Amino acid sequence: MKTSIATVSISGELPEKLEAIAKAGFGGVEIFENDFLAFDGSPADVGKMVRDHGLEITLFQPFRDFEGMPASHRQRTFDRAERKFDVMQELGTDLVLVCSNVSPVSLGGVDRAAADFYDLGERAAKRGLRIGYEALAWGRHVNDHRDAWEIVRRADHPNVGLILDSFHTLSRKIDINSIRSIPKDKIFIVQLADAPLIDMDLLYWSRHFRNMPGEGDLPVTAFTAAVAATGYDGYFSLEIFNDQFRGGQARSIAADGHRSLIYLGDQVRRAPGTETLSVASMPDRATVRGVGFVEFSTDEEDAADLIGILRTLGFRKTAAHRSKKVSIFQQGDIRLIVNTEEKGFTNASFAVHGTSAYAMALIVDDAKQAFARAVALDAEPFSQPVAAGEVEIPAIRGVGGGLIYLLDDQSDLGRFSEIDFMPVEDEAEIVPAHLLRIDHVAQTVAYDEMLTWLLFYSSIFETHKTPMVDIIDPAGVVRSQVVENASGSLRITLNGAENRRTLAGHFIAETFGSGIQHLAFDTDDIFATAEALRKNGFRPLHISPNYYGDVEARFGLDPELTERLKAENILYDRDEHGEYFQLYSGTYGEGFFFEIVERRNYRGYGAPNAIFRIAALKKLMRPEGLPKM
Ligand SMILES: O=C(O)c1ccc(O)c(O)c1
Ligand SMILES: [Mg+2]
Repeated sequence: MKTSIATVSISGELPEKLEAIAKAGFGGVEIFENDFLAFDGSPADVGKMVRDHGLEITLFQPFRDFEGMPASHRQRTFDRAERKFDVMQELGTDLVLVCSNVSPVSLGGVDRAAADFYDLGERAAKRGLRIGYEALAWGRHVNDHRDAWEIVRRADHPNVGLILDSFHTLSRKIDINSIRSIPKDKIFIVQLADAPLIDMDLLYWSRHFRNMPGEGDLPVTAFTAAVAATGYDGYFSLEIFNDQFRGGQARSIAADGHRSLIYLGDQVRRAPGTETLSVASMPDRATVRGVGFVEFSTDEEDAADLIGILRTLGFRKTAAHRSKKVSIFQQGDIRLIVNTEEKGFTNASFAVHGTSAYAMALIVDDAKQAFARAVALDAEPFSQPVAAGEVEIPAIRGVGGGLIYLLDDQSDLGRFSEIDFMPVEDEAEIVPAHLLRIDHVAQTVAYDEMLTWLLFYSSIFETHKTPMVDIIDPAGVVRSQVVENASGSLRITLNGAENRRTLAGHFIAETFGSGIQHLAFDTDDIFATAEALRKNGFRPLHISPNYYGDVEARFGLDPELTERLKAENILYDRDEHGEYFQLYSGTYGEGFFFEIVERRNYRGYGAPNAIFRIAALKKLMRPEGLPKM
């Protein structure tokens, strides 16, 4: 698939944008007129800069308010076009995007517009240039690609073609199958954008809220499959107007864009009738069977505290690494690894972030294939030296520079803990706490990184997202987005912090970046767990007694149940499927904590309780920092 992106999609000045676009791996770039006008160099300088980066200019845009003008304006309109042609020739591009007229003086009329395009086509042909016509969703007379195509068809000029833009078509819910009957050589280029479903004015939605394919809610894959069915195999060009991206990091926005196109190409390739689309094949999205382990980087001193907490949670040390200062703590299917190595990546991570859950392992069907897919989707591979005879686990970099290891049962990977570790007996007196498996991994990221990680997880692993929810922290809002699979064997919550006074924001600021802020474990008997934890000396997060009065009234709970919940500091929620019980630890370090949940068919994450949980956790924070638990 030939990939391109419009300069308007990226923040910064033109040279910075081009560098980021080239670095991300795009082949082409649309030059937006404003980016060119704000730049001091000549069009020829811009053209050279583009080509020096190994890029091609896919088009120059936009040319506005052209077709269907009254006679009084027509000459001036053509004069304007000739000026654009001059710039295009100097830039070194042959295609201009003409978007449908929004001028109140424009007259409409399919044949009038077709005649204008024929005349423009004649002028363009003299210079070896081409005209692409795009229907804006808010065009005055033309706001539907089917009408734009009819105009192009009637203009019947080899230098005049159609430009499709997924946003304009999908925002108006136009039947995408209407694309399948357009001849491929009349589609001059295809622009792609997704967007979150928000009910608002089309123009405002388009200019401020577009995002990368896969980041929003529009059926961009089906749109692209319809395009591919025509046999079109030219550039697919991202055109993303987004306020957040404009203020973001050029490099990471460009990288997300590139990933989104590769992901899209792979999905479209799997749809029927799209064989002519040239995309490299790659393994399908990896099905995750569970979380194999979560690993903490720490030092000897902090490890003592951390291990103390793990033991109160009912974990026992079950294995020690043969050659490294690494131990495994286990309970049910949950494996937590404590790594106090004084060299290597883990230690470097500890030096930057302090004690943190910096790595997790996902169990997939075939780790090699999952790794290949991740790398094809621009994930950064990670490897480190392993001693002879030890298992090398494939890994990629994840949130906050942490790691995602990939395990499977096909190879020695499934036996890494037997090969690399020796079993040990934990001498401590620990009451088992009925914890069965990891329910979810909660990662805290900066708000403007949320889409990056959403795309990362959903493109590599077979997952879906659920609608974003706002969680109220006494000091601001934290946005929470779930990425999960259908079976529930992978559940990740991404919490986006906008300011450093929220619990999530504090965590990011004080641990120098994004990362896992909490781990939730499943139990099948929350009250038995609470009792075991009490025996182990676990200190639960204290929940305000006022909460229980409200929850009892809200759900009509049996007062006896409310009393039990209150006695154990257990939070309660219910959805249309079932009930949910949550028990929290206090905070560790800069705001890390544990959660224990019991799901009785419940599908959510207890969002209505988050406000109370956050308030309770924040009470543990003192101005001088967070106390140890
Ligand atoms: O918002 C606009 O005006 C605009 C301009 C050019 C495009 O290609 C587009 O999709 C929108
Ligand atoms: Mg467009």
